[in-house]
Amino acid sequence: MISVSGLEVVFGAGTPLEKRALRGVDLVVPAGQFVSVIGSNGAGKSTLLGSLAGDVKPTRGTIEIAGQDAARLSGNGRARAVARVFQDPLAGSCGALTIEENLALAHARGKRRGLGLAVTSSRRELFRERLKELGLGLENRLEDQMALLSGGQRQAVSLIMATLARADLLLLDEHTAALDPAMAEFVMSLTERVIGETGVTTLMVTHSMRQALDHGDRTVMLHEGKVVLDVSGDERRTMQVEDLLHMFKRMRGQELDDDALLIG
Ligand SMILES: Nc1ncnc2c1ncn2[C@@H]1O[C@H](COP(=O)(O)OP(=O)(O)OP(=O)(O)O)[C@@H](O)[C@H]1O
Repeated sequence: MISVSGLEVVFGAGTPLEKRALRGVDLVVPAGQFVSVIGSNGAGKSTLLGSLAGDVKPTRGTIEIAGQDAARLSGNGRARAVARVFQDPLAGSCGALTIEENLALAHARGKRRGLGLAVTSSRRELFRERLKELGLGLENRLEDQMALLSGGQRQAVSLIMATLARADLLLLDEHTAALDPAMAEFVMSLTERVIGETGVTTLMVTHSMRQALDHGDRTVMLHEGKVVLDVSGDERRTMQVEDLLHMFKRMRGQELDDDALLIG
């Protein structure tokens, strides 16, 4: 379970550029739930993910990940607990290393040093198996440099990397936004598959309301650093993109002027 309570993040506190990015976010995500997170530009989505990943220090509030106070987790502990796939396909892996070296690093994430990059034959077999499931032929390219892969192939490998070592929380940060539509669809179906297989608790940020409703169990909308909408179950199943827009307007008493939200 993930529990976020009274989370506030203020950037540049006390300066003329002070920005209250999160203004008291409360969110409890039961183990295994897949939550899509939506919101207009600057709503605080990346700040929320950054706080969960440990990149952003909360100003106030608490975060618990699988029963542990996130503030007390060591760097290794946090790396073990939280896996992340970024929007930029180049961000989640190292282009200069081979595919199998990247997978070995991911496999060793959060473990003590020493086991790191060694690619034993049993590990190579595991990597080959996981890559084969992608259906992209990458199981025959273990020794190719990661930099040789296309953005979509790289994002698919990033997803495998994120789920090789068992994490308590998977963060997907607009991970299909930089891909062409066909590859985005492929990576999204792969996402569904790995989440289904591992049962990992997942938060997926997306700019697409369609994607937010079509995938996962629950949709949360952020606006100006607060949760303004939280739907699941039958209410969500029967919900259309237009309903989301309507609810957003009703709750905030204002028009949603971010066309990007309608994409997809
Ligand atoms: N490191 C930072 N320093 C100062 N302000 C920041 C920092 N990071 C984010 N902000 C500000 O905090 C607010 C929330 O930003 P955040 O990136 O979390 O929004 P977002 O919902 O992810 O937006 P987008 O969809 O545009 O990526 C914005 O006003 C942003 O400019």
